[in-house]
Amino acid sequence: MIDVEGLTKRYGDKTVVDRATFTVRPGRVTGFLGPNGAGKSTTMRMMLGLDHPTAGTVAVNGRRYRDLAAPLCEVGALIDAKAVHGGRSAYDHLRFLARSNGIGRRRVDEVLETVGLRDAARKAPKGFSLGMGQRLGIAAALLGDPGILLFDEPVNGLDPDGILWIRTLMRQLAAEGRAVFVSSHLMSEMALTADHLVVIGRGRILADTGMNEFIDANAAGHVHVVSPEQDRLNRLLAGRRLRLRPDPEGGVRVYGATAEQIGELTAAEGLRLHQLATVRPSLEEAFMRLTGDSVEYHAGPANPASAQHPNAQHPSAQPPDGARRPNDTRVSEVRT
Ligand SMILES: Nc1ncnc2c1ncn2[C@@H]1O[C@H](COP(=O)(O)OP(=O)(O)OP(=O)(O)O)[C@@H](O)[C@H]1O
Repeated sequence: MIDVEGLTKRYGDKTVVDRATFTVRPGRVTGFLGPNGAGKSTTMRMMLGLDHPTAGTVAVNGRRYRDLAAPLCEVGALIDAKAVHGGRSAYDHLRFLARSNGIGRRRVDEVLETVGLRDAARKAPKGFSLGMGQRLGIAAALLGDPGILLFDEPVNGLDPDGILWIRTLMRQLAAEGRAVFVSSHLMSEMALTADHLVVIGRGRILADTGMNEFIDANAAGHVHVVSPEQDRLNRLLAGRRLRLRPDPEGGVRVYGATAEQIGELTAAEGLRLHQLATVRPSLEEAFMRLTGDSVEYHAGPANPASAQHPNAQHPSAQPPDGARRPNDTRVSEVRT
């Protein structure tokens, strides 16, 4: 378990982490979510004793990181996969780390096997692909069989196979009872991986809550309705003062009524429906809603419409596509 209390980091007059308080608990994946520059890496570096906080404390299993006798056996981390000696072989790199923490040779073989690098063990990381580098970083994190794992943007730049592998590994580590803390600004990936979320924006913790609670609290779901008599349907629903938006896949999105209510209403009017589906809001919509309220952060230029909450006035009815986007959407810092 990691307890972060009032953690603050200032560079000159800029406060990049501002009184962050949260706990990383065992048995679940806690996602650390925030736009670029929000303070995720700085927070994680302070959690690992790599940066000195201006104020606040971090307790790893009740102790400061620097007071841990064998840190690798309590907390493993992937912060910067490129931070390895490029010329030394993957095996030697791990062997060196292991020896400095009193970990035996056999464990080096085990973690190389776990991350799928056994055949590349004698090769130097300077010739590794991005994915292989990430795997080596994860092998180092696992070396001491720690109960706590921190991963900073572990899927950045990976192909779908690599992303799936890391997601599965994180879920497995949490299922084994470990505390897994992972930062990302990839929404759909986080939605699939994390049980719990800590959201940071401009250095401040904006939310510390379960994934489903976060989505429910910050975004509205809708009902997707498709009819062969779409114009008639739209007039009927609009007449009931429901909010409508065109759906990119056809039909309309209806906000403010349940599927049951819409089904009853249309049946009473003898109006045929081809689809009537309740659609839960996405993590992306919830995140945009929350961080959109802060001044400095909003959706990048690729899809400005998705930042708009359905409850806001949106007369042009430009459909947001966030809820159904198959790929990850990055969140970027936009200076205003
Ligand atoms: N050594 C430093 N000196 C001055 N400012 C810094 C330093 N390190 C980080 N910052 C600033 O602190 C802020 C937070 O940076 P940080 O890297 O922690 O954000 P992040 O959420 O991890 O972003 P990203 O998703 O882009 O990695 C940024 O505005 C960054 O420019």
